[in-house]
Amino acid sequence: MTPDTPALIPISLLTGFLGSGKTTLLNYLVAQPELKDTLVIINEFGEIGLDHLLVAHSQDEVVVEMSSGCLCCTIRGDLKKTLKDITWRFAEGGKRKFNRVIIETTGLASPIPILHTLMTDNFIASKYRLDGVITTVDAVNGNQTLDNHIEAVQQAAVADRVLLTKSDLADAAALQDLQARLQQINPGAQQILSQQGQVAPQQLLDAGLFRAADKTPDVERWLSEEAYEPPHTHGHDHAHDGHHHHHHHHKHAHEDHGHDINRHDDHIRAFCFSFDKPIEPHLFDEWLSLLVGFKGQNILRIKGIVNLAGEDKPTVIHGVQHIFHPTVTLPAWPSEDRRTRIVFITKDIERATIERSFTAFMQAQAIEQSQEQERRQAPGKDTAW
Ligand SMILES: Nc1nc2c(ncn2[C@@H]2O[C@H](COP(=O)(O)OP(=O)(O)OP(=O)(O)O)[C@@H](O)[C@H]2O)c(=O)[nH]1
Repeated sequence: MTPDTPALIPISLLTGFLGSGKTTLLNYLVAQPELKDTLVIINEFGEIGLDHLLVAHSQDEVVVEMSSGCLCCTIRGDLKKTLKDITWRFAEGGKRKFNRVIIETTGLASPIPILHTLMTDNFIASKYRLDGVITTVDAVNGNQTLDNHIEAVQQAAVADRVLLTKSDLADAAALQDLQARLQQINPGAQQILSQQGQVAPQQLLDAGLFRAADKTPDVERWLSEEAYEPPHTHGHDHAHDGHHHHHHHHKHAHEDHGHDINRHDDHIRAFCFSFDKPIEPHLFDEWLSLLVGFKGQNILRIKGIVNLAGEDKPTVIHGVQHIFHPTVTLPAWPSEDRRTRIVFITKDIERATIERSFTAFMQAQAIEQSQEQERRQAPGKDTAW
């Protein structure tokens, strides 16, 4: 079984700044029939866990709170222990009583250390898989929070779904601006408006590679490639379809914030690459290790489907900073399109930088291949060396 096998228990990570509406959302969600077998883990910061009391009222037996710690190592140790304990604490007659987990993180911290733990811990990987990251953004205060807190920008950048809360209180124009801004930070994340936490659970869940219903991978939806700045390499005409919901707001947003040159998210870039030819596995590994080794801190997220030479199945990669989820090989290509496609969200790295490094490696591949061909055509020459 690959670590990302669909039989594993899906975990959704719920993050969002202080007061952005996470508890309100959870209170709504736990009352929905779709979530009756969901266990909610709350990582509460501060001495009084008012939040978990609120949730516990709706679903007494399915709530666990992680008592201690906001420091990232405490969280990671606690989280691992909690995810271990619940498999027997919430079992009856040897049968697990939940089939999905939502983890609410404290609003102050970056969710990245927790994501790393979820992606790489061996025990966790043997029982769970990361379904997706849900980030709540306050429709009223979101702009200001993004201005003042890099953590809020990170939360938005790692999201698979962005839930704009308190949309009942927000001014329409300000909300449009905020949506455009979030779209720039993270084009692939679907944005959902909500009031008092109300949202159809299926809009938030199953944001990962696998659909829950038939447990098949849904690469197109997971990658959301078409939402990104289109790849301008290799002559592929990327016709844009209806996914560009907020594109027309970009200009407007830039004008509005043009005076404020020090916004955290001005350092963020989101783009997509594609490459037509199969890539030699060792070169791909080397390229990725180098990139991540030098630039890991500034790579907020990488997702991709890769056509490796000699493999008839696609390989899926998924990383946050320098940490990668174990590679997954899919049973088949999802469509006729067999290009390698990788989406990036970066901080202080321009697309051109990554493009250059990739091009250099691909040139190395072309040279290797032509040498190989020469050797085949004239084996005598080779042995002369
Ligand atoms: N009007 C309105 N108020 C909301 C909405 N969502 C949340 N609130 C209110 O906003 C406040 C903060 O919401 P919470 O759900 O506690 O936010 P949180 O993210 O859990 O906050 P922390 O636990 O402090 O990080 C509460 O007073 C909520 O009632 C909404 O959609 N509309």
